[in-house]
Amino acid sequence: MTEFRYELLAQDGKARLGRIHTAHGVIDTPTFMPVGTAATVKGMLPENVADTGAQILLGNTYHLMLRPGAERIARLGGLHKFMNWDKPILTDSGGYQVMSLAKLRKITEEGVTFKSHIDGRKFNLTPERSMEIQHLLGSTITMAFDECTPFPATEKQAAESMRMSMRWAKRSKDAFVEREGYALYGIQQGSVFENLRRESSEKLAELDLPGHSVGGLAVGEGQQIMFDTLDFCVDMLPANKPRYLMGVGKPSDLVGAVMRGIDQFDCVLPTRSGRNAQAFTHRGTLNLKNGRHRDDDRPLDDQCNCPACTKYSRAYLHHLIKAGEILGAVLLTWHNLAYYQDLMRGMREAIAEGRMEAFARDFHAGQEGGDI
Ligand SMILES: CNc1nc2cc(C(N)=O)ccc2[nH]1
Repeated sequence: MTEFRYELLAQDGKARLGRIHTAHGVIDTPTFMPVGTAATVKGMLPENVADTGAQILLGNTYHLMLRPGAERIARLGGLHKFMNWDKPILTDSGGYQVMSLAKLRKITEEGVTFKSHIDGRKFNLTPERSMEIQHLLGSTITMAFDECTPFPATEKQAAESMRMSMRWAKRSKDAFVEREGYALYGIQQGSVFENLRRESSEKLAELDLPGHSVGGLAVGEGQQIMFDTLDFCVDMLPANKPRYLMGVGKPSDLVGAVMRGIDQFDCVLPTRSGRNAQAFTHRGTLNLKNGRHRDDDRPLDDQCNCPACTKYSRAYLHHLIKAGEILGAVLLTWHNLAYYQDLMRGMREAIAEGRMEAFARDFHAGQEGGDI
């Protein structure tokens, strides 16, 4: 069996090239994790997600506990078998989505009670139940049960929220079933307050966990405040363990966060915007709904080798979108995932060669290049 471990392979400024070894395979970092909310990356066959270069997916505890249910997935062999993905899966704890999706939520020290946004059934989510659900799913990387502190928050509100999350982190660790090659990550909170981020990091250090995430960001604070917070909070986490920034982000977020020491990312943007006709390219983003594409026989992105870019024209993609054809959403999702993986691979190569600053400059120049 493989023990869970992080290898730091190279550093360029704060940017890190690394490798995470898990029971389900290796993850080259910095890495982007496509979101597979309801046991599927929407519109994609798992083999095609793997072909884009993705080495790990994110699964959502909240959605899967409501439908089809964690016990049912366990009876059917676990989430990897259920969705035909044999590489690593990181599952979130459910806490964030309960707050953003569920109805009639009630938070106490014990945990959260809520009603399903699907059928109104009542549920209870505690650190212990979240660990049980993620274990039933067979998650490679389990996230501690926490509260994502809303933004903005006063220092007092952020302190109270963070301290509850740190108590829940201890309960999560106590309930987590240790398995070789599997890991529990702690989540740093503290909003934008340096002292609270430090207190959170010190509390997490006592638990000696194999990885950590920076929580409480990408919650409406904007890119500059996110970067300003990362400037001090990432270094508070152990350098010999992976650092995951939750819910991030658009391409320029990824470049800026890698340069501040982040190793793992997840975001619905490439898949959700692909279904909404938005394409990320090396020369900026464009929306295929726009009529200017109707006669354009150029490829979407001449630096991309995904099927959308090598087999079809912008005019065809525009036609599919205007006609509401499923293939339009499939091809743009496929492209956006391929673009995100190309971006991560480019950053890994740049860090390995000590040219991350130049990579970032070229990235921004390309994005503002115009005439896409
Ligand atoms: C999309 N933004 C985002 N921020 C997040 C924060 C957390 C968190 N646990 O603090 C989890 C998921 C998140 N997604």
